[in-house]
Amino acid sequence: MTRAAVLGAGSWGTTFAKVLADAGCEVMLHARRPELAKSIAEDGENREYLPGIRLPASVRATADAAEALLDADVVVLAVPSQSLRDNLTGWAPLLPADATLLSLMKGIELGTTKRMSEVICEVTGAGPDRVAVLSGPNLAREIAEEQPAATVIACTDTARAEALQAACHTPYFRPYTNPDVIGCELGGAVKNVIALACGIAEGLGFGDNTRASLITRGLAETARLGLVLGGELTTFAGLAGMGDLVATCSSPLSRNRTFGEKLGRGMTVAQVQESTRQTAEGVKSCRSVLDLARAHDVYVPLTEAVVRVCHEGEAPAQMVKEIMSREAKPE
Ligand SMILES: NC(=O)C1=CN([C@@H]2O[C@H](COP(=O)(O)OP(=O)(O)OC[C@H]3O[C@@H](n4cnc5c(N)ncnc54)[C@H](O)[C@@H]3O)[C@@H](O)[C@H]2O)C=CC1
Ligand SMILES: O=C(CO)COP(=O)(O)O
Repeated sequence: MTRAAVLGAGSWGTTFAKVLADAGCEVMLHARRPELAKSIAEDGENREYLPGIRLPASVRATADAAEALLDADVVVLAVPSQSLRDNLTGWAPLLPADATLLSLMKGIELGTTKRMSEVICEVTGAGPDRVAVLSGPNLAREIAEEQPAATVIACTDTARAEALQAACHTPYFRPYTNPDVIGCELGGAVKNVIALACGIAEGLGFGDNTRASLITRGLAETARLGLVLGGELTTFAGLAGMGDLVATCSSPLSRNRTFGEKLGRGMTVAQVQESTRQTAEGVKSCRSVLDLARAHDVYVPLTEAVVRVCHEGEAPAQMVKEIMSREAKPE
């Protein structure tokens, strides 16, 4: 039986712990706060992040990282992207030597512009073949309710990807393998930025044409950057590209889209941040995605626009004017 440690007991970490358990794994879920670990262990539910969802008995919870990681075959990382390096530095000495390290995170590190798998390799010293990424149209609440969805597991080592695929395949969760780690991570990080733009449009009162235009041009922007970085075009047309982009940009469950919608309705970034404790990765990653694009001379006008609204005080209505009045060009 596969033994998995899930580090991060937020909405996605907790949901994925349930998926692994439903697929037959023995799971240790690690929460930072002892009181949260205790309440998950006692109630069989994460009332803070996933209220109303019963967790299988094979999910156990602890605030002790050493206990969570003991004899783990698979270590799942599910903390906010910008906190990964610090968290992982503490966990690295406790990692079992050959465990597969699986990232659920969708962000690019500020300052270094590194993808999460790159941060994992750097901090742990693991080779890239030991590190995998899971990404796709996977809004946590829907998966926790066992609504059918597909996803992608990307790893350069096919045998590890297939082992992970078997470890999380359930009647409601269908993983596909893909060797393109770069494309999957880029797709996941950039779609959060585009979802912010879609939310802003929604908040300004715009409808389906606007959203479809942003999704389509957002995908063009993602693929332009992803190809330069070494991703595959087919990945951007797949679940971790278009699939995730469509789900996140369309769903009121998305924290990034909701964040953007509040901005579009007139709230400031600080006000929106105060109104939620959940992670909207795109707010930070829009800057690192832009830095990455500039370093590779790639044109990313929607990301630029989101950075202006989130970090330079531009009004959402002005952002729309600027996007629409750019020089006309072929598609
Ligand atoms: N929620 C979703 O539907 C999905 C989320 N993801 C990705 O999974 C990653 C984790 O997201 P969620 O579980 O949704 O986030 P969340 O905001 O629900 O939970 C984050 C968890 O990380 C912990 N944490 C550890 N160190 C932290 C720090 N320094 N600052 C703040 N929190 C810290 C928190 O205590 C909390 O348990 C993100 O990269 C997100 O983009 C990916 C797919 C679906
Ligand atoms: O990544 C997600 C769905 O695939 C979740 O999106 P949000 O972080 O915007 O909620």
